[in-house]
Amino acid sequence: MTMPPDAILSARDLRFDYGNGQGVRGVSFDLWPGDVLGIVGESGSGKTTLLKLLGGLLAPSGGSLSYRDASGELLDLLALPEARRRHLARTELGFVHQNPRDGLRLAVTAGGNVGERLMATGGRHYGRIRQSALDWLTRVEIDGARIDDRPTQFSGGMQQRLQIARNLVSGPRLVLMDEPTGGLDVSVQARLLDLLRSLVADLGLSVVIVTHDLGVARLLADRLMVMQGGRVIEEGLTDQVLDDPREPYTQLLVSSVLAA
Ligand SMILES: Nc1ncnc2c1ncn2[C@@H]1O[C@H](COP(=O)(O)OP(=O)(O)OP(=O)(O)O)[C@@H](O)[C@H]1O
Repeated sequence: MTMPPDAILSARDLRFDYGNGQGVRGVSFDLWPGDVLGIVGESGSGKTTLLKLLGGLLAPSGGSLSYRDASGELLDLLALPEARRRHLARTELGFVHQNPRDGLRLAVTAGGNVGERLMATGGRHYGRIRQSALDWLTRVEIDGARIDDRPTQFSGGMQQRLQIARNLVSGPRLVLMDEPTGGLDVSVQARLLDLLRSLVADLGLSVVIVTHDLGVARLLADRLMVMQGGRVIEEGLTDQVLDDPREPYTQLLVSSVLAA
């Protein structure tokens, strides 16, 4: 396992095949503390599959994935015992799904959705958990008076903000996001994007964000990886990739000729 001493996450030759030749065909990268890495590419290029491999939602068929935890220990994520992996997922990692319903418990109140993660990480004091949930609802611009409402009573934008609060309440170091602003109205997207940008900066999060929206990529990501057919074909600083793309495919993507 090779990993630069200051990286938080390192992927080497990560692969996955759905059995039909499609998937991820050897992706390598390093992620640094506070680094926001955007993954862009046309539909079907393997973005979501790669994110699922990083988040442990799919098991890679090859390659390696290393993570440096809060104590500085180097972990081989693909060989981690299941209990340790689940603990890590609850304490240090976050996963924001495109559809908030995939990342929320719909039968549980808003406060419960946020507080649950604190209980899972050892919180026992009901008053303190409820107060933290309230603080986080406010932080993601949800009226505290809605704490006992269920997510199904929320708009799509509110559900997405609730999912973000649920992910961030326990203080993760690495957050994976799959099209977090997808499927929302343009004005709602803009507000969410602003919120995400300030949270990521304030908390110094390391983020891998999949998006087909190059505007989102430009606003949030420091660096971009461009995927095509399961491979990374171009990478670099966001402005450099979007303003001066090297590969013809990226040039088409940027000029919106490809359906991203
Ligand atoms: N469950 C599956 N079974 C078989 N093939 C799949 C499955 N899921 C995805 N694929 C294929 O794997 C490739 C990569 O899909 P993936 O969803 O990762 O792409 P994507 O870049 O995230 O696309 P989109 O932006 O449309 O979500 C595509 O060709 C897709 O058709």
